[in-house]
Amino acid sequence: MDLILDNLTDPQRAAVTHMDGPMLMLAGPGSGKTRVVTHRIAHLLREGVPASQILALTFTNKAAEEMLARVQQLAPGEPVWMSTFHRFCARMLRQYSSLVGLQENYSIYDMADAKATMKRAIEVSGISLSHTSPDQIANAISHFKNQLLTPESMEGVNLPAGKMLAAKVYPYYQQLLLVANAVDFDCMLLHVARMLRENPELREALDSRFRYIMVDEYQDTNLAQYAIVRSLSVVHQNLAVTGDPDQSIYGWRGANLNNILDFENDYPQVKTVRLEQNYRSTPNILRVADQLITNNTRRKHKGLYTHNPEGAAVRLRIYANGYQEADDIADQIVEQIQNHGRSPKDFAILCRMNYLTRSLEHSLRSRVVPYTIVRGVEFYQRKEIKDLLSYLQLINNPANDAALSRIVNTPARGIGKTTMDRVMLYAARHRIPLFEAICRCDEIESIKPRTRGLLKRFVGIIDALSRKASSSLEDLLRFVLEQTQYSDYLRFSTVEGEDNDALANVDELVSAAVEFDRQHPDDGSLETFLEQVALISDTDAWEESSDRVTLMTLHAAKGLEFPCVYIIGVEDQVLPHHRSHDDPMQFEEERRLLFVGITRAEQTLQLSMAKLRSARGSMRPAAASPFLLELPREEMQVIDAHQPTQYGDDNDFDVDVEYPEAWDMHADHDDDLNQLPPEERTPETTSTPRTAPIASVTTAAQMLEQQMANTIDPEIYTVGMIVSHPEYGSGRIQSLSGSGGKRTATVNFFVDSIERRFRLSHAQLTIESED
Ligand SMILES: Nc1ncnc2c1ncn2[C@@H]1O[C@H](COP(=O)(O)OP(=O)(O)OP(=O)(O)O)[C@@H](O)[C@H]1O
Ligand SMILES: [Mg+2]
Repeated sequence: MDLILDNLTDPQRAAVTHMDGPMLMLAGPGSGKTRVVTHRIAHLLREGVPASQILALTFTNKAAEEMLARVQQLAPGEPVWMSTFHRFCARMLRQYSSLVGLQENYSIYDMADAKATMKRAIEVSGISLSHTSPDQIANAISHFKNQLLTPESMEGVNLPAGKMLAAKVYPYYQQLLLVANAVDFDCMLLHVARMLRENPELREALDSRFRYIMVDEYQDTNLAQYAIVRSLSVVHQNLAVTGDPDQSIYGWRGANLNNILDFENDYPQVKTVRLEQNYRSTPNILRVADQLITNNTRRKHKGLYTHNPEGAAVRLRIYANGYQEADDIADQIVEQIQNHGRSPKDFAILCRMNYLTRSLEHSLRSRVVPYTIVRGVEFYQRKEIKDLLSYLQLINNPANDAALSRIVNTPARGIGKTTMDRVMLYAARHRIPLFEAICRCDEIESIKPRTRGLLKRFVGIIDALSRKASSSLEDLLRFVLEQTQYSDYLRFSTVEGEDNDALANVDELVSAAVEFDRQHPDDGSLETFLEQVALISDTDAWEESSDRVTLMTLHAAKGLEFPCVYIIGVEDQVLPHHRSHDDPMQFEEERRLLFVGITRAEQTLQLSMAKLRSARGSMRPAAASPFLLELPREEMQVIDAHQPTQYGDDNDFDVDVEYPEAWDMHADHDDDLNQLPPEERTPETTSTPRTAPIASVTTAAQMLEQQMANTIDPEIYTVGMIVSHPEYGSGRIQSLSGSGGKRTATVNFFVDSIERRFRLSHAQLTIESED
């Protein structure tokens, strides 16, 4: 048995065994692109290509780790260099830092650091913010960088007014980064791309070193990434890229779809491989995905078929509110685990934005279902974690101004804003980092002698910490905690009982340090740890091995697959995101995002929306996502799920809703519905009376009214009666309990012989026969 070449389709095998020359693998989700890349690396190794000549670039560190492990299984030996673009660039910059004016111990600024630096740059540049905002300027500068434009290359270029201001701030921002010996995410790519362009010998050497390059998820590369890959494949054009234009979801970060669409023009010798067989999903799921994505205009059609069994219909559920959505999904998961042999890890709950998972956390927790929220980045953004990391940053790179500004007076040391303004002025005048300015505080006349004493004491602390820099990470972190008395600071600065999480988070950081030491017994340096933390992505926090339900954003789910997928909050303004409405390109990207979500599912898929969603502390009406109207509803199971969960009638959905004043027929979603073509507004006739097509979404008020009118008097039901339910079909009433609004029936359904309980005043049960 040949592990590398068996179990591949012919086109997959052709791609795996392709050795020299450019190759483009253009194929839909679940067709084995990532698998082919892995097998191809193993094949190259087996054919005698040294591991050191192979470079594989992936989109997340997690993907890189997984592929590496798989290659090791297929072809054990020296590991191949597999990493994300950013991590690759981070290493290149460490090695060749001087070529771009950095020192080896440079820091990587995260979004918060970059934002603080941008604020300073705007101040220094003296521009007026009356027609723009710091965020707009930051976005424009990010765009310049992704287009490989440097401040120098922009001199004298005519720009539209909106970009003009950003172009004025750009050189100041870059100067501040340089003085701080730091880069932001965009800079990393820009520096490496420029370094390769401006140093032909280095470019040639690296081109020969990385003779075989592979890029997975190529559809999400931006111009800078494209330039890097091209520069490394001039002489040795053994560049293999894989991608799916329909899964391009990083346009907002400058990803350029043309990179994949133009690959064939860039490399005329290219071998193009198309994979059309999907191994992941049921035909049901694929049809829903395909019908959705055909609504995008900027795309090439791709055929995708599967030999997988048909499976269950894709469900579309409309819930009364987000709590009901959360409870019902949690109940479904419990039911599947208890009665159908599923494990928690088989389930993923995906959403457009993180806040949507809050009620789900609650519902899962109350049912004791283990879950994990994949939110790697967020952890490192918490105040206490950022503070502690800032100490580590400063130890590693004393020029790191963002870190210094954060902790110079945290915990409080009497170094106030006025003092720091004076330090900043001095630093700017001399073009030196803030720490150096503080060390030279005797020269800053405007600072009083007493305050100079406080500043010197701070320098003393940092010096003491720096002397420990080469200890294990755990020891260093514990030393920081001890020297700064940070835990006491947290204890005293939080209101009792309000945020005990902070101390637990500190413990979690210590655990991360212990784990890092364990994983890097020989090569663990502070620098490596900081780099790892800076470049973490949400997906990296996901542990495949742990048996938990996964909650994550659609973006983070890219490349992954799960037997059962729930996509929640498929509502207008959420997915598509409200900011994408006026821009057709962004709107199509939102559709691709839903496409990515749908195609993560292997066996079952449920899309859901809630008619009421709690946002910023109040309940608001939500409307169906326009994408739901594009799905093949005739072959989906559409359920208006305004009913109790199957477990226990005390699981009440009767939340106290504060109806907004304008709550009436003119609520937002109603307007939306009126804009639909008439045929979309006509309810479809289906076999089950209460099954509502999505286009008939009504206001909650209307819905409640309907419910009152349609519900059969709960007292009519009797034991033994055959009833029908839109989802479970027919069943027999086993027992009845309670009275009035709380009257509950236990029904045994014929389809699976499972008993389910319903509160009759809400239930969607119709009477089939009375015996
Ligand atoms: N020839 C094959 N035989 C058996 N299983 C396969 C085969 N090809 C792919 N698979 C399986 O199908 C699933 C999808 O493959 P993979 O993740 O490589 O697809 P992909 O094209 O990279 O998808 P995406 O576009 O979502 O990243 C995986 O579980 C993979 O192991
Ligand atoms: Mg893949």
